Amino acid sequence: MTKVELGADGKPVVPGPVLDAVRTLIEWAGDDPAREGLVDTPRRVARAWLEYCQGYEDDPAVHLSRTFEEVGGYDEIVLLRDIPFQSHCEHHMAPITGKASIAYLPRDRVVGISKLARVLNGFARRLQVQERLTAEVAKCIWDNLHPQGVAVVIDAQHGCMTGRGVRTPGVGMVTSRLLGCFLDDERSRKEVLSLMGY
Ligand SMILES: Nc1nc2c(ncn2[C@@H]2O[C@H](COP(=O)(O)OP(=O)(O)OP(=O)(O)O)[C@@H](O)[C@H]2O)c(=O)[nH]1
Ligand SMILES: [Zn+2]
Repeated sequence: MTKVELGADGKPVVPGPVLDAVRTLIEWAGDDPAREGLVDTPRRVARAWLEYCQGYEDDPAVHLSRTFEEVGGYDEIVLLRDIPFQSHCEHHMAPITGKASIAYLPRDRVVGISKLARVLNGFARRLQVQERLTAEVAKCIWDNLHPQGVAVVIDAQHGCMTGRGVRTPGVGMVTSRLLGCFLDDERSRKEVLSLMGY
């Protein structure tokens, strides 16, 4: 993403061509971008998209750089369950909303638990497909924590399937990526999926 300049109000300055693009879209959709209720909308939309896509500014691996080794001999699964998240699909730029469960089996160190949700957000706040989001979160934890296993399961609804197109509200898409012992060892896999509630 291009470097964002902040204005006197502390909010991002939106370049003219970006405002024009949103105005064009409003007009093309059938409304009048000059009417009172819509006149500030292009600026709001552009700033909203900066937030939705904040992940491009983030290197999620950085969140895993601080680890703790003193965990009283704890060597079982660590799981952060049902983390709510929002992303946007790269096909329609429509919202993807859902929950993710992220687990790992530590080898010799653990990470602050909030960092797993930060890694998820770093990848979710981009234009995504759910399969890639699932795989990227798992790989980031695997590459940076070097654990014995990683399991990521995402259950999400796609706005492009609920508000348009096939229009099937309530349908969840479930994706998973299992690495290390959760892939190779059936007992470990069953244990982690059962802790996640699957
Ligand atoms: N596998 C996968 N598909 C996705 C994801 N997000 C959206 N899609 C799908 O991307 C596909 C794009 O298909 P296209 O035929 O190119 O687009 P479209 O004409 O708008 O398709 P419809 O949604 O069926 O109306 C659709 O089937 C979407 O449901 C995702 O995260 N993973
Ligand atoms: Zn879509």
